[in-house]
Amino acid sequence: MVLTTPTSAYVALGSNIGDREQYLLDAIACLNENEDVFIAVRSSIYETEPVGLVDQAPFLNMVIGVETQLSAQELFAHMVSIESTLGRTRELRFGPRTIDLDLLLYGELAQDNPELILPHPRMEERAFVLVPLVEAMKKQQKEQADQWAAKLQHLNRKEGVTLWKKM
Ligand SMILES: Nc1ncnc2c1ncn2[C@@H]1O[C@H](COP(=O)(O)OP(=O)(O)OP(=O)(O)O)[C@@H](O)[C@H]1O
Ligand SMILES: Nc1nc2c(c(=O)[nH]1)N=C(CO)CN2
Repeated sequence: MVLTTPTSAYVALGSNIGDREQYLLDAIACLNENEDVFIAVRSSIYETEPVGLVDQAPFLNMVIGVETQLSAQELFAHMVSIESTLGRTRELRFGPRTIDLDLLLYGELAQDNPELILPHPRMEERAFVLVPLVEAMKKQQKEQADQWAAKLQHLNRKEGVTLWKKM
């Protein structure tokens, strides 16, 4: 058996249809079902105004940190299969969804394969991603927290992101 050092990765979760909190919790439980994925940290849950396509219901968003032996591609494939298990359909880009899972960061990996771009190409513009990401990293006392907090400051648009449930 070959044991490799696990990689720290961060996943953003969002839901704006049905029992939004339950979708987030179910997605985390499904991620954890893979024996090569360990949930290291979870942010609080935030209620957020829709961005992009604004005429839709408010989202619940959160970020989790995982430690994983899976490759980035394998982790992403696991996430896509969880989205379809939980009834995610793709009628509308940026539109309503039961669950959306985005891979934000996978260690230090940077790649521009359109199927899986890392770091996530739109994360720096999204307070609904950066607020929970910084919270999760601070909980882990990760040095990277400052770097992402600075981007959030730069964004200067935290309104529309309110604490919904402290975790
Ligand atoms: N880091 C990433 N995380 C998630 N999807 C990614 C990533 N990089 C590229 N993609 C690709 O982005 C495409 C669109 O993803 P999705 O359907 O989730 O879009 P969306 O949620 O409507 O918008 P957004 O991608 O801005 O969150 C997918 O085909 C996916 O393969
Ligand atoms: N507040 C909020 N807005 C969004 C979200 C989301 O998760 N939260 N996801 C989108 C598509 O990725 C588009 N807009």
